[in-house]
Amino acid sequence: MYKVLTIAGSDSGGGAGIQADLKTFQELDVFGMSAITAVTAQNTLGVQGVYPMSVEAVTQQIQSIGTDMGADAIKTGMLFSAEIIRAVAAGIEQFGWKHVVVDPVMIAKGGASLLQQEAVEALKEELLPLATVVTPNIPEAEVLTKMKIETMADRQRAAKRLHSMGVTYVVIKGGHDVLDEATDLLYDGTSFFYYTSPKIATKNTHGTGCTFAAAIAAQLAKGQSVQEAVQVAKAFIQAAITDELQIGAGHGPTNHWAYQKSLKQVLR
Ligand SMILES: Nc1ncnc2c1ncn2[C@@H]1O[C@H](COP(=O)(O)OP(=O)(O)OP(=O)(O)O)[C@@H](O)[C@H]1O
Ligand SMILES: Cc1ncc(CO)c(N)n1
Repeated sequence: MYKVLTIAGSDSGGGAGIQADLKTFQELDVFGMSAITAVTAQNTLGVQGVYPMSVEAVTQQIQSIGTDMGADAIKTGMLFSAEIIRAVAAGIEQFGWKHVVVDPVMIAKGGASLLQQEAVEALKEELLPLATVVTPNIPEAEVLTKMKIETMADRQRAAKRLHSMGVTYVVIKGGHDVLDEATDLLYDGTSFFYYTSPKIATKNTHGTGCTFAAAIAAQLAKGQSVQEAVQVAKAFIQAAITDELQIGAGHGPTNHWAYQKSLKQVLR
């Protein structure tokens, strides 16, 4: 049984954060574990409250997993503060964890901050050098690289800059493109790979980034290459957005069952 640990925030609404990660792990047949960095009161309308955990609580959760169960891959999401980032980086180093997917969560879709501004440097200096894959959306890539990203050439330059910060693979996600296609760009230090799908016109995209990064971590745990893992993650999120659930009055969650359902339909 392959095991994956998510280190992220809890989303009471169940569509993003820890909840999205564990649902994705379950659907991709890996054993999910969690270390919670913050509890958010959140629904499809926005974030009503953010309650960070103490550094001790985060460290202890990581110790509990590392000293007994182990992990074949790690996914990080909302980390909130520089001190939590340092505790997470220390845990990853202590246990020598490989296959580390860092989703550099900064701002929720409604605009609420999930990472303190002064924590950006800690993320770059302490965590990115330990990352196998980093998965920023375009606004996050802009903050990390301090450059404006408008064209695909800008995105390639940003990917190179992120790679030079010590990350092995960079994926810049294209969900924020104002285009009829969503293209995710992967850079491995030498070549660029493009993962393109039709853009779905829907407001139900809460947690797409978490789900996508969790799927990459699950596939890496099973031994897939990063290229293969991103391909599965892209198919997983495309199915989850397409096969819409209608939950809540605002930006609803995606459908974590949809990918498995689509595979079963193909087999039938
Ligand atoms: N409307 C859409 N149609 C198709 N694919 C989408 C759409 N929106 C996002 N995606 C895909 O979902 C994944 C996540 O991308 P996105 O840029 O939305 O991440 P994000 O902004 O970090 O998400 P969030 O902050 O809500 O968790 C990518 O693979 C992207 O291509
Ligand atoms: C807890 C949490 N993590 C990440 C995101 C980004 O989607 C969110 N909205 N909430």
